[in-house]
Amino acid sequence: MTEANARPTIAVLGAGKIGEALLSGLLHGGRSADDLLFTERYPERSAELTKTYGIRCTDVPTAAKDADVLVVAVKPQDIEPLLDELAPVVDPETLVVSLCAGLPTSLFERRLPAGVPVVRVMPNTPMLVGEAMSAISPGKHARPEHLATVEDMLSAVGKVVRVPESQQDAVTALSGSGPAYFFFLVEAMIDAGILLGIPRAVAEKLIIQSAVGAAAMLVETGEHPVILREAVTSPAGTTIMAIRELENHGVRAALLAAIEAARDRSRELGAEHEAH
Ligand SMILES: NC(=O)C1=CN([C@@H]2O[C@H](COP(=O)(O)OP(=O)(O)OC[C@H]3O[C@@H](n4cnc5c(N)ncnc54)[C@H](O)[C@@H]3O)[C@@H](O)[C@H]2O)C=CC1
Ligand SMILES: O=C(O)[C@@H]1CCC=N1
Repeated sequence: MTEANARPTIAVLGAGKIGEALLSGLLHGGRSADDLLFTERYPERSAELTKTYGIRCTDVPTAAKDADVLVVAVKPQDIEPLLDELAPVVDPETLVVSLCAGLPTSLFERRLPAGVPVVRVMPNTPMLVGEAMSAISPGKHARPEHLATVEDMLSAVGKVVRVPESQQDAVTALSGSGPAYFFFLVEAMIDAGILLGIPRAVAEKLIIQSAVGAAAMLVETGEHPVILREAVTSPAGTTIMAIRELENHGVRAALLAAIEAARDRSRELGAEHEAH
């Protein structure tokens, strides 16, 4: 990173769903395509991304040489071959940012040159529309300026919080996977519309705008969700009949169990790499 170019060159290693969301979000946030790079194992995928965004696809050694920040965005199951490629070429001054669910910073520190700064991030896919929720944690060698660089990068694509790394598996289960739970709920509510005889297009409009409105109320009023729900729930009205069914079917308990299972899976993904 030069004085004149205070913004680091960022290389995304593995441009799948979340890698693309980051590249696209950074472009929308005002970064130049010239300051971004990516690597991708499938040539058709790289060609498509270069065509869409005008960003250069390269190989791992070139990314390691040209970029100030290397963002690892491959599946946790694909990390080992990437670390094998990266270890001989990465400069110990280069900031390595991992978006991988479950993988601890200690894995990168063990496999990459001594002293390399690593920051673990758990983002989510609303990054694609500038509404990501990302949680960041420093590894052993990450200094305040490294966290600031990551915060600056991610605040272009959404909100950022700092958490201790010990909380990252729980964060992964909450906000990393979180959008999927909301999509699941929306999908089920649209099905309910179909059950009640509402045309699909109308049901989609009703439910999606209700989701947008509810999210906006949470953000803009800052009220506790219980207060907002109570305001919808009239005595002997319609909403309380629905709430009774949700409680009867154990929806609250199901969410607690589901999120705990996701947290456990994140832990397992990390443990699978402990032997390496
Ligand atoms: N999808 C999501 O909602 C979120 C995903 N993550 C994490 O982000 C990471 C990526 O997830 P997705 O984007 O969903 O997966 P994905 O499978 O869509 O993307 C991974 C990409 O990496 C490429 N790749 C794999 N090995 C490579 C290598 N050695 N060199 C170059 N390219 C390589 C694959 O071809 C693929 O395009 C995972 O570790 C996941 O845990 C984190 C938060 C949310
Ligand atoms: O399902 C997964 O493993 C990834 C991590 C968080 C969201 N998607």
